[in-house]
Amino acid sequence: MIVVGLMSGTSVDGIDAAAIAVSGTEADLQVDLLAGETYPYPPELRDKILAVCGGRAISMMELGMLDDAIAFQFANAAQKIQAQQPKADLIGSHGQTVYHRPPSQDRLGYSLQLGRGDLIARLTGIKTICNFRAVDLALGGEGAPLVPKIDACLLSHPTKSRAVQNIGGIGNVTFLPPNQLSDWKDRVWGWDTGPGNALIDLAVSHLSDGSQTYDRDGQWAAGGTPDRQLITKWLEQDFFRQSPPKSTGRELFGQDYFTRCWQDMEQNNLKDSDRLATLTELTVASIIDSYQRFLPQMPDEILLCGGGARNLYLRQRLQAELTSAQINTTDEVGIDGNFKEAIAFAILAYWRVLAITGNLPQVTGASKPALLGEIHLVE
Ligand SMILES: Nc1ncnc2c1ncn2[C@@H]1O[C@H](COP(=O)(O)OP(=O)(O)OP(=O)(O)O)[C@@H](O)[C@H]1O
Ligand SMILES: CC(=O)N[C@H]1[C@@H]2OC[C@@H](O2)[C@@H](O)[C@@H]1O[C@H](C)C(=O)O
Repeated sequence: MIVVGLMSGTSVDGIDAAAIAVSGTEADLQVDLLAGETYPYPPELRDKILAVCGGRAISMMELGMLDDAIAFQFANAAQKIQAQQPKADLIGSHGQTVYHRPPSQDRLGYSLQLGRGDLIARLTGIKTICNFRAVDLALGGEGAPLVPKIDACLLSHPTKSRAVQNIGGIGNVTFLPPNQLSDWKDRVWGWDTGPGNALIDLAVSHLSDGSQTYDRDGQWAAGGTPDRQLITKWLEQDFFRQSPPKSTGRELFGQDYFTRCWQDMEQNNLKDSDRLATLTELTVASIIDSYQRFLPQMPDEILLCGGGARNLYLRQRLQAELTSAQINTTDEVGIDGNFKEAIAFAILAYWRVLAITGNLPQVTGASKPALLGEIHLVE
């Protein structure tokens, strides 16, 4: 089956689109990436989405308009990625997260992804699955991360334990024990590790008056020195100490959090490059700290993916602190790390039509595995 996967994450940089040829079910899942592309949002739309993610109040009318504007962009991305490809049988669209509230003791979680699937189906003429997180949330789960079951099918190794570490706006990990162990599937774990690039991007944007949006290859941070005292202080925050299941978003690691970090760094008289090095170190330290706290063992190998995998300074810092693990990227084992999430939502859509469950309850905390996503048919 040919499936298009569409995803826009917490960096809000644009829509990642992947066209895949997929066959098999779970253990025998076969995926071939036919095309992958990122289609940036028009700047005004990106600004609007970031403002809404940052808590700006909008009317119901504006919400409707934003939902449709995002659906149009997603449908466009689906059309473009199919150029010179066989027509897709199915689209899996994650949509754009604009609000994510993890569950707490007294209430269910809630997560809102815009870019309605019925409009994408209508505009493309292709059956579309969307709203993947809703069922898991209704079953008491976090609704995220949903990629771990796909990581387990595509990236486990017979003898090595692996941590698949996505570094997008937010970071998240999937731990895969060696798959030669009979019960390895029950011991797959995953959670959000904390900030990925979100705070680094905010700092670069602030320091460059909006002319740059990210620290290319980590060059700016590489000229600085992290402030370890601040890292220790910041890591005391509840989110880092909380045991999985856990998920997060720009609601926690967004503009307000960034402003507090900035004030701390101002007080310590850090120069610009030191500030970037310190925010980058928070991503590094929060990843390592969460492995040490919550993994059954440190992984033999770490496979990086997401835009942060291209931040060379971040990668060097991770390797320097984690000498026991070999750090590679998912590209080196056959999965393009820029499009892994888009591929994942194509597979989740494929599983939905095959009636295969997509969430891992031990990861999200949902009460049971479930078929994820709403189906929008084209008459
Ligand atoms: N060459 C590079 N050097 C440094 N950072 C980079 C580079 N390329 C991309 N990035 C970072 O990666 C980010 C985009 O990553 P990605 O597309 O994986 O995030 P996302 O999917 O939006 O987030 P999430 O996985 O949290 O949903 C950019 O905002 C930027 O910070
Ligand atoms: C609510 C939401 O959109 N969460 C994203 C985000 O981006 C990374 C991390 O936070 C992860 O939990 C999730 O995405 C991936 C694709 C997932 O569900 O596995």
